[in-house]
Order: sequence, then C-alpha cells, then structure tokens
Amino acid sequence: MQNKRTDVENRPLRALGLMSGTSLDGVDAAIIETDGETVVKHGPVRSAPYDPDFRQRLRDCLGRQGAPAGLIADFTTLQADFVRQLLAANGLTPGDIDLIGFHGQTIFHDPANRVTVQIGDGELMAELTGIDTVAEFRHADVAAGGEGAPFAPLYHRALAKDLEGPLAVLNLGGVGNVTYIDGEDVLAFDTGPANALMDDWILRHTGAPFDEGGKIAAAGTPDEAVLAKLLDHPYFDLKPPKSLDRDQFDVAGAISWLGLENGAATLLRFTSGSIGRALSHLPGTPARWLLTGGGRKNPVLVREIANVVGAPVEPVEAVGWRGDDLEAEAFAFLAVRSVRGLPLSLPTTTGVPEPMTGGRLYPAPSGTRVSA
Ligand SMILES: Nc1ncnc2c1ncn2[C@@H]1O[C@H](COP(=O)(O)OP(=O)(O)OP(=O)(O)O)[C@@H](O)[C@H]1O
Ligand SMILES: CC(=O)N[C@H]1[C@@H]2OC[C@@H](O2)[C@@H](O)[C@@H]1O[C@H](C)C(=O)O
Repeated sequence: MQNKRTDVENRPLRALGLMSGTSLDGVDAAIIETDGETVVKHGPVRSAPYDPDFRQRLRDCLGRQGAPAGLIADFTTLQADFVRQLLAANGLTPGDIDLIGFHGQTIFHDPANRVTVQIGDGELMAELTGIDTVAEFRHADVAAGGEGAPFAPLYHRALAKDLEGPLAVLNLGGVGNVTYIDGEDVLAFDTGPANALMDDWILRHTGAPFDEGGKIAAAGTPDEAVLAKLLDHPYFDLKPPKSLDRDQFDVAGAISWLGLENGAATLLRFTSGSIGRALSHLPGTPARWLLTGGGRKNPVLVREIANVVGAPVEPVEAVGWRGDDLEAEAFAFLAVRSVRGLPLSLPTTTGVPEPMTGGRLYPAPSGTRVSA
C-alpha cells in the first residue's frame, strides 16, 4: 500500500484526530501540529456523547465482524459533522487542516486470527470533509502478526520525552492499557478491563451510563471469592505484548447474583486487581503512574490503583497532558506518522515482528474542499 506523501516530509502538519473508544461513550476530536516525532502545538478539542439510541446501535455490533452499511455511513457522517463543528467553533476551515486521523469504532478484535474491525469509512470521511483522511490504522499490524493494539504508546513516548523515567502511562477507557517508558524503551499492553464491565453493570441495573465518581461501588463490598476467580483468568499470566477485545472477559455468570453495589465494588476491584497483575510483566518499577482516560475521574478506582501499584499515581494533567483528548491526539499524531512512512507500532508495543507502518490514506477528492 503506497501511503507515503512526499510533499510533507519535513514540515509539521496540522492534523485532526477522531477517536471513538471501547467504552462507547462518544466521540473525541483533537487538533495538533506535529511532524510525527514531536508535538509542536496542541490545538482545539471537542467531545460529544453519543445519544443512547446511537450507542445501542454500536453496542449491537460488538462481537460481530461487520456492521450494517447504513450504520457505517451514519457513524462516518456523524463524525464528519463533528469535524465541521470543531472547525467552525474555532474559526477554521477544512483548508486549515492537512490530515484527519480517523480511528473508527472497534467492534471486533481477534488478532490471533489476524482480524480487527473498526467501523468507519475513510473514503466517505475524506469526501464529506474535503480533508485527506487516514484510517485503518490497526490492519497492517494485525496482518503482520501483531496484536493491533495498543496504538497510543508511541504518542505517549513522544509526549514523555522530557520527563524522567521510568514511568507508566495507564489508560482507563473501556479496556485498560499501560505504556511503560524508560527513555527510548517502551513496552505496552492491555492490562484487562477498565470501565466497560462496570459501565455495562451500571447500565443494566440503573439505566445510567456509568458510576459517577465511583459512588455506587464505594457503597458496596467486593466479593473476595468472586474477585479471586475473576483474577484467575489466564490472560493475566500471558507475557506482553497482548491485547483484548472489549468483551473478552465473560463475567456475567460470576457476578449476576451480586446486588448493584457489591457487584460494582467487585468489578472495580477487578479492574485495579488486573493492574496489580500487570506489574510483574513490566521490565522495571515505574517511579510514577500517569492516569489517562475517563477512569481517572473515578476517585474510588484511582485509590484502589494507588494501593496496588505502590508508587505515586497522578492524572496526566499533572504533567500538562490532556487526559480527555489524548487518544484523539494520538490518532492525529499517528496519521502524520502514516503519511511520513514512520512506524505506528513496534515489537514491544504490539508484538509485530518488525516496526510497522500502517494506516490507509484516502485523499480528499479534488474539488470537494468545502468551507466550514
Ligand atoms: N466522573 C466519572 N466518574 C466515574 N467514571 C467516569 C467519569 N467520567 C468518565 N468515567 C468513565 O470513563 C469512561 C470513558 O472513558 P474514555 O472516554 O477514556 O473511554 P474510551 O475512550 O471509550 O475508551 P478506550 O480507551 O477503551 O478506547 C466512561 O464510560 C466511564 O466509565
Ligand atoms: C482494538 C482496540 O480498539 N483496542 C483499544 C481498546 O481500548 C483501550 C485498549 O483496548 C487499547 O488497546 C485500544 O485503544 C487505544 C486507543 C490504543 O490503541 O492505544
């Protein structure tokens, strides 16, 4: 696949990343200026939750290898509209943006069988926005035998280059993933569940999308026997790199008989416990843990994680990063790396045999550049 654009070799590009994560909470967009090695400038951001009906349409696709064409078109159109809103709100036009990094929505992830499915139509995005779009970030890695995830680690390393290591960046989204950084060395893997199982439990029992502030979990008591069983899963013994599908842990049978609060408390401790189980896979002891993703806003979860890691735990804002936007920024950064022909993943981040380029460029059709 010829992706590399030769006209952009040396100048920083203004790229817009679009991320729709496994928690299914909504879409995040961020604009950065970068040459794919360092971030020159952090630009405007925007986030919006999905409405419950649309979220349910996405949820209905989880675990399937494809989605209805109508949903893919609606998903792409919704995100293209979102791009227009972000531009308009900041006095920008499509001509001000060099590139969109369009992650899409993961609905299925089975790297062992070399399959990962992110819905979203890169060609339609380029057409609707009039902006060159990079999509299908994970495909080449998976095709080459990599895990296809996590992909944010090279961005974490770029941001951390002036910070003293070793440090761990822990993303608490739907699934959890950790990036261990020590100078240029980076090791990354999915740790286990983060919020997805808790969110599903809260939705089923209360209709709310998540446990605000961890209040419901705080009111319960974890069931230690159930917890021990959950943490006995073979995934936690696997050596990294390794990655997870959103619903890889089937906990329904184990927790169904627990009440709302005790179930929430048990699932929260499952998340912190899985991070505890990740420690033995790290090559060293992080001097600090930087938390990103929505779970950093759950003080009960943060306290439990601090208990298991035994080192200072802070939100990424402590070092000036933007925890709500980091993944959208990462896919803007990776889009630029893609068109520059730089690797998006390494043997130590996804297990891919060699540093791997990837992403597919969909040029905006000429004449489609529209004003915002
Ligand atoms: N105030 C809060 N209290 C408790 N939990 C919260 C709060 N705010 C966000 N969360 C949790 O964070 C989740 C969203 O996290 P985030 O936006 O990082 O997920 P994502 O980007 O979809 O995930 P992934 O990293 O897996 O792709 C919510 O579903 C919720 O569980
Ligand atoms: C296949 C897939 O979409 N994985 C997600 C998911 O959500 C968190 C974790 O599992 C991580 O591996 C990845 O997302 C982030 C953005 C990543 O690739 O770094």
